[in-house]
Amino acid sequence: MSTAEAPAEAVPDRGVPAVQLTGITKRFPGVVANSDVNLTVAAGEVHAICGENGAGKSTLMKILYGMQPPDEGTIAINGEEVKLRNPQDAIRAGIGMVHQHFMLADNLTVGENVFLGAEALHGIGRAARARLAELAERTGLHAEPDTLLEELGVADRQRVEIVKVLYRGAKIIILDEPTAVLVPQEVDALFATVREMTADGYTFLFISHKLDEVRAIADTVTVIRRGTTVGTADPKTITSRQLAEMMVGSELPSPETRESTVTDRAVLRLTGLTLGAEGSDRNALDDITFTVRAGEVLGIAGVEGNGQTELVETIMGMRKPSGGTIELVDADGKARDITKAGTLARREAGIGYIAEDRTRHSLLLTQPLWVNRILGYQTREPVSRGQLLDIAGARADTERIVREYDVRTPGIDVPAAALSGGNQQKLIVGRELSGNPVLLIASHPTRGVDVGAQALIWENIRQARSAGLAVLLVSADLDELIGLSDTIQVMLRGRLVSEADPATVTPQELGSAMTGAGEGDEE
Ligand SMILES: Nc1ncnc2c1ncn2[C@@H]1O[C@H](COP(=O)(O)OP(=O)(O)OP(=O)(O)O)[C@@H](O)[C@H]1O
Repeated sequence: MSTAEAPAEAVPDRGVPAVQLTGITKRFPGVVANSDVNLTVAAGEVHAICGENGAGKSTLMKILYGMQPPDEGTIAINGEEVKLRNPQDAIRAGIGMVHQHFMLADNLTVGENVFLGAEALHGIGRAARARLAELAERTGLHAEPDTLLEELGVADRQRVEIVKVLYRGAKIIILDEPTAVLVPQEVDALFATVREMTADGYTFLFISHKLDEVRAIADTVTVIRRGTTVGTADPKTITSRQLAEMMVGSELPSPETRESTVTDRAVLRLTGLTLGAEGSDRNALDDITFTVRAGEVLGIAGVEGNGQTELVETIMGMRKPSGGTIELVDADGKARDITKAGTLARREAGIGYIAEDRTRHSLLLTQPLWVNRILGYQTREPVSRGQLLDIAGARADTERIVREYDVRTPGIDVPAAALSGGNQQKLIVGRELSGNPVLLIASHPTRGVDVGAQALIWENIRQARSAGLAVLLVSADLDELIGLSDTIQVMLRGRLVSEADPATVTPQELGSAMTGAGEGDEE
């Protein structure tokens, strides 16, 4: 792609900021989410926004994308003040947002996802397809317009999201934690696309908790702390540590050195676990055998969609395996077959569960925090006594979690929906590590969590592990997998295909194993 091919309308006047936010304030009951925020984004740059969980990044981006009106302040796009009452207004002003959870329909084709709702631009016929082809090339999307979305991998779905906003004329693109689901090689490809596009005059706002990535891709980084912008830095000269300290406003503790606490006492034993997949002759899980021991973190690496979700949900009793067994082994070495037990029974047997999709499986969003503390624990102390719920106990224990896990909230009576994503996660991790579980099934335990809270969660998992907890860790964050695990198993197409030693493996090597690079392809 060359600059000459870029549509003329993409080239902005580089002297005028693409985005200028002035004095933006947004209040929620009990919280000032944004307080007098000023932000200037130059045309054609990648501008990263960093900040702790709950700092106010998402709120600011929702304001810029017309999803929430500010209480005070002004927004100017390319030098002109605009009122953004809804996303349609924002799209008209040339702003696009690529959400962390893709807003695409799996059962539609690539073309339908892109064209529907934007028929007025190029129809749905030849002109539309021609524009789609142009944008697919620009973003490196190798999929035909008639390909069903569900056939695409994560990186290609993300490209479809980007194509979709470009198709609608976006020249200022908000990327909300775009790398959370990508392997290193895919991150490199995304960054290459972003760089090419900035050369063509596109502007990016990049939200990320991964500070090394911010330093790799951004031209400027603005830090938000407790709702307000505290400074702008040059990512090429600032270190990740300095950036993190700017976010937190104080010095960070140094990471602990690791030492193995693995025992030879089995806690979870899977033998030949197999799960059929609907509408496919390939199993979703195929002959999975492993043991997790007390004091051990077993990490599962894999590109999303290779069976990790099914593995976790089968262990938790949410899916029925077609073969094999799941056993929990108690401290005396007595194995209990839980293959057919219900989810609550498994939890009562001492399994803590941090689910992949926190809003679907871990929280009741409309309910207050203390009610969420009870979820999954309704039969156990300190939230129940005998047959009765212990409201006072639940409230007191929620206060404890809020304190110990640094959940930023105005109180335990606000609904879970009012917490930022990272703070919701801290609440869940706190709950699932309560009550001395024997086994923790942790699916992406720090997804969307800031570096400070991530360090806190890792430390809590490490401590529990040292005290004998067995942990099955599924994560797309390779630094997390390498940093926390004692052993890593790589999952590909529903099978465990190789093992890696976290002490020596690099993220790049793990990325290759996860994508099956270098292996004979059986398909
Ligand atoms: N709809 C809402 N109702 C009440 N409070 C809200 C709402 N949305 C956000 N908040 C509060 O505003 C503050 C900023 O939240 P925001 O989601 O913008 O943070 P963030 O920086 O994006 O955090 P994270 O990194 O965890 O996603 C938080 O204290 C949050 O609890």
